[in-house]
Amino acid sequence: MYPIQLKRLPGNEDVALPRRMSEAAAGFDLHAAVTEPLVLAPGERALVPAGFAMAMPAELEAQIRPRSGLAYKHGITCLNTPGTIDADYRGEVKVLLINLGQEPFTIQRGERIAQMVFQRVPHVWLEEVDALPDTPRGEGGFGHTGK
Ligand SMILES: O=c1ccn([C@H]2C[C@H](O)[C@@H](COP(=O)(O)OP(=O)(O)OP(=O)(O)O)O2)c(=O)[nH]1
Ligand SMILES: [Mg+2]
Repeated sequence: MYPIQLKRLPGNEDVALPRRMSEAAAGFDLHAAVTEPLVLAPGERALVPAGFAMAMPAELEAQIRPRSGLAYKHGITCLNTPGTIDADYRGEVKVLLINLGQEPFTIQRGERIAQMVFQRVPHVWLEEVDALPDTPRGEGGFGHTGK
């Protein structure tokens, strides 16, 4: 169990904070904090504010992922999916949406535009070496096992 602190940013009292739409949902839906409806033309992208900032334990990250319904029905997805929210980021959480559909799509204030999933990030460190341990695969990759 990890505590996550959310801070609603000024002027967004009417925009819901992230919330799960079912008890065991992996993602917390994010709501658009646009001040007026935002029209995304086909092929257009926009950085959409979510109206809050947050703090989480250093061993976590949050991933911003598309909602499948918006992707399926309207071609709306996250350009940088999964977006990465670093544990030490204190700015407003934003969602980089792109319209891959063929029709303009209007994002209304308060609409659910993406979802946020928390993950544990293993504590690692990188070290430079002269030789790597051998493996049966070796340098094989990019389909070397066949179709
Ligand atoms: O979908 C996203 C992706 C990122 N961020 C915020 C939180 C994250 O901690 C910060 C930096 O993101 P990232 O490391 O992906 O971008 P960068 O281009 O490497 O920027 P920076 O140099 O600030 O790390 O931007 C968002 O609000 N939404
Ligand atoms: Mg970065």
